[in-house]
Amino acid sequence: MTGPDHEFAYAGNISIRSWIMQRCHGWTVSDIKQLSPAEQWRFYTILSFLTAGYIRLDKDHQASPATPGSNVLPVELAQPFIGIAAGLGMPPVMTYTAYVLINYMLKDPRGPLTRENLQSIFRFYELPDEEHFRQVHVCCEIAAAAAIRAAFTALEAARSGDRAVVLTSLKAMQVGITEIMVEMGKMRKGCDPKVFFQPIRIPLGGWPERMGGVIFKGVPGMPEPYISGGASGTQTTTIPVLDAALGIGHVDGNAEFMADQVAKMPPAHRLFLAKIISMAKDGGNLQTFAMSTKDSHIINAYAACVDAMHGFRKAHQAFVSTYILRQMPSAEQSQPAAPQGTGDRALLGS
Ligand code: HEM
Repeated sequence: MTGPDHEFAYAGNISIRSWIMQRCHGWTVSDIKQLSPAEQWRFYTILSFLTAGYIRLDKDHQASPATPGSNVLPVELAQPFIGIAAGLGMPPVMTYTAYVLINYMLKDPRGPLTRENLQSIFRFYELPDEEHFRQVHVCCEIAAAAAIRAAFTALEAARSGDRAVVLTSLKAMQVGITEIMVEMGKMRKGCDPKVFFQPIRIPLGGWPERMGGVIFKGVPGMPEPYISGGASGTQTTTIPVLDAALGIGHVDGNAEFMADQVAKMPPAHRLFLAKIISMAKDGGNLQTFAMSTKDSHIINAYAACVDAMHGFRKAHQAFVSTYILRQMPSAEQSQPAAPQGTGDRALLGS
């Protein structure tokens, strides 16, 4: 693992262990509480990378072979990770939050929030593909901001019956959703599917059951092993917020998986999503409102948003095929139960 504001370079499990021992051994939960919130999130990100690297990668940055005992996190990593994660209300595993949402900085702090001015803070590899993969996600999040703002305004306007504002907000939502898709479409320009499949996605996979989960040494009360999927786009709040506002539901059978993904969002994002869901229930979602108006302009603007969301999902499904399913050894491709996403769910059902 490397990062511009870190003096150490990842050189295998041994150096990680000694690095963390020097700095974190003996840290207690009350030491962690002395940190400012920003420092706590930074520390959470560092530990997310260190623990994922420790368990999932060998010294050559390749997937670690699953040897007996290779899923045990030493106390020097386990205790601070559990302490910081619990304090922040986050799970002790690599999340989209740590990998994407809080893992970028501006090259020029006074410059704009644009791709050219973005740089990751931490990364597993010195691979431009990894940098590009993460930046495309960050740019999707940036693009989503306008759609989210418009969704909130539209829901408020629907509640007060302000048709004109609902109409302009729906149009803004559609532009925003299309923008997310445009950003996502840039993935192929800098992230080779082969490189994504191996090695980029390896340390993102968390502590899944099929790899025996992970044992947090020296942390009483933790399940042994602790099982959890890792970082996944399902942990973005943006798409679920837009779904909720538009009244787009999920297929049956996804509820448990989705609840787990929501638990991996930052607490403030969870609260915001819950607020949007409750606004959409109380005042009616935008579908209910659009239909109730019988106004063709509003209904068409609503339908354009749903089409844009459908377009996003179609384009996204093509990425899942190109970057995961087609990269699997052919024997695995023919086994429907085998392909898994980094969020630890069978892919063919997604
Ligand atoms: C190489 C590109 C990508 C691949 C291979 C990929 C892979 C996946 C996979 C396998 C899932 C299923 C859940 C899991 O098990 O993890 C998923 C879900 C999801 N991903 Fe991606 N993803 C990619 C890019 C993106 C981007 C750029 C976004 C934009 C924010 C995104 C947003 C989502 C969302 C919102 C879900 C939840 C499913 C849904 O709401 O339709 N993904 N992704």
